Amino acid sequence: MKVVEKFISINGEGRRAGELAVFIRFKGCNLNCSYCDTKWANEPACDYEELSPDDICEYVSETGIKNVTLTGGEPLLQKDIRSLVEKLLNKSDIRVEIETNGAVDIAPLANAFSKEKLSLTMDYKLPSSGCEEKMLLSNMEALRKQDTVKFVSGSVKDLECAEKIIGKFHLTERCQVFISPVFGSIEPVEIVNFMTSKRMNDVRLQIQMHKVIWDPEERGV
Ligand SMILES: C[S@@+](CC[C@H](N)C(=O)[O-])C[C@H]1O[C@@H](n2cnc3c(N)ncnc32)[C@H](O)[C@@H]1O
Ligand SMILES: Nc1nc2[nH]cc(C(=O)O)c2c(=O)[nH]1
Ligand code: SF4
Ligand SMILES: [Mg+2]
Repeated sequence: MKVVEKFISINGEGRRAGELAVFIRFKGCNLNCSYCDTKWANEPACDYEELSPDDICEYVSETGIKNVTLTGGEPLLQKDIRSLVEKLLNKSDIRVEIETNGAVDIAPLANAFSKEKLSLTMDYKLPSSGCEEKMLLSNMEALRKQDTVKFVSGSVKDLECAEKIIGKFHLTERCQVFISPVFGSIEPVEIVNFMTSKRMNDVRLQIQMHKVIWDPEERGV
């Protein structure tokens, strides 16, 4: 598996935001979002370590951290991802979260690992990302209670689109729903005002905590 960085931090996003987590970031992506904060990991020339699922499990065990976040790049493009998840979940105290872009089929993983110990955080890419047409809508049917759909929004047009999608797929009844600003592009208060005006119950605003704690450009945090 092509790993571009691995580190311990607090999770700055997702259901376990604020908790310690160990991060494994994989190389390469099938999308090219306008705002992507990890474009460097998607460059063909980006350096990486070739690690097997066993190597990654050993690293995770050595850290003593219980939450594992698999991200990228697009982690679901790694051909051994299922084997890695299986090996991690075999460890009794490990919880795995996968950040995925909404353009890769999540059903094989969601169906194989129904236990609460695997949660998927799936983006729905909004118009300002430039990638909305790549969204695989069949993924909406595969979501489970422990999963999250995240709308990274950079404009009011994005927010309007998010609201439509949340309603169309009844997302607040299926899973967790988060709205997060494209960092630095929209004031969080605009999102709050939009949520208030539309009475968006059961939707949560989330700001990437690691970009507030550290320099937003810093890697490995
Ligand atoms: C870098 S991506 C990697 C995982 C996967 N490719 C995806 O897009 O979900 C991890 C998360 O960071 C979010 N993200 C990337 N750039 C961002 C930015 N500039 N502001 C806010 N969130 C951003 C993505 O939308 C995604 O939810
Ligand atoms: N601290 C921290 N938390 C994160 N949660 C999701 C991340 C990601 O890049 O997917 C991330 C990240 O890059 N850093
Ligand atoms: S899908 Fe994720 S990694 Fe790929 S370009 Fe978009 S934000 Fe970046
Ligand atoms: Mg990140």
